[in-house]
Amino acid sequence: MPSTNADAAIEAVDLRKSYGSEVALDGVSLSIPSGTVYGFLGPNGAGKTTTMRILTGLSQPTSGSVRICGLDVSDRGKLAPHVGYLPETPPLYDEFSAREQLDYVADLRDIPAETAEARIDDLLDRFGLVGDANKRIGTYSKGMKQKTAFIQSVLHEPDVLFLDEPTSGLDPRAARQIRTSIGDVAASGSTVFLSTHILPVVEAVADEVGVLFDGRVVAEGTPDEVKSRAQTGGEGSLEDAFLAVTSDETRLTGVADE
Ligand SMILES: Nc1ncnc2c1ncn2[C@@H]1O[C@H](COP(=O)(O)OP(=O)(O)OP(=O)(O)O)[C@@H](O)[C@H]1O
Repeated sequence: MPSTNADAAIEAVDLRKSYGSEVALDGVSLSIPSGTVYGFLGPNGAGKTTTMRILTGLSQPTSGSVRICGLDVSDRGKLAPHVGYLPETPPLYDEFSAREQLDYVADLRDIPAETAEARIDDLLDRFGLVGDANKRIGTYSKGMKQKTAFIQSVLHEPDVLFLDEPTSGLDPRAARQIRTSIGDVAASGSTVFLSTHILPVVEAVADEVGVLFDGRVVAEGTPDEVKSRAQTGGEGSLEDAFLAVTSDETRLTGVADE
């Protein structure tokens, strides 16, 4: 039984999730300290989204437990102020402008109007959206929508921010703005849980990496530790390490049991 750490920002113990006979998570335990940027990697179907939905309280595990900032994740009312979530398909209203969308979310989050206005102005400015902030989101490019959704997820300054593929499909400038903002969020002391297939993004921002394969964490540590443990020949990249620990051989030998 994995030990628990009450001080961790994210503490998950032996998460299991089955959909009928399909085992999506097969005993996932995580202990992520506050202030960490944690890169969560895994091939398609490994169980990343399932894990994130459980960690954010949107889905129930079949068994296992989750605490975020020491709070049981099932208490969604208490958890909400502490957590921000940018899902792969962000909830935005096409009929709203970015400003209306962000005002609406600030209101839902009970952020005082003056504070909200200052934060929204600052974030719109940082993401280069001021000139378009009063146009309908339905007319926005993918990058503009993603930046609006990112702002929406950090507006209440959450202690733990979950990001699902935040830079996917973005041009280099927009992707860099998001990457920089992830660093800013971490520098303010918050914890970032970042799921992505874009390994250079993880190498650029992550303090710790976890690799999920077939519903199990098969490698974990700093990017350098994961690279050296994967024994990719010394100078291997994170991509080499990823490929090494998510091969069918891993499934057979059970690297995570070491
Ligand atoms: N609602 C569901 N009903 C049935 N099976 C599901 C459901 N959601 C996920 N699964 C299955 O659980 C497994 C893990 O899926 P999940 O979406 O968590 O993977 P992922 O790592 O996020 O994949 P991707 O990188 O492709 O987004 C897959 O085999 C998937 O088919």
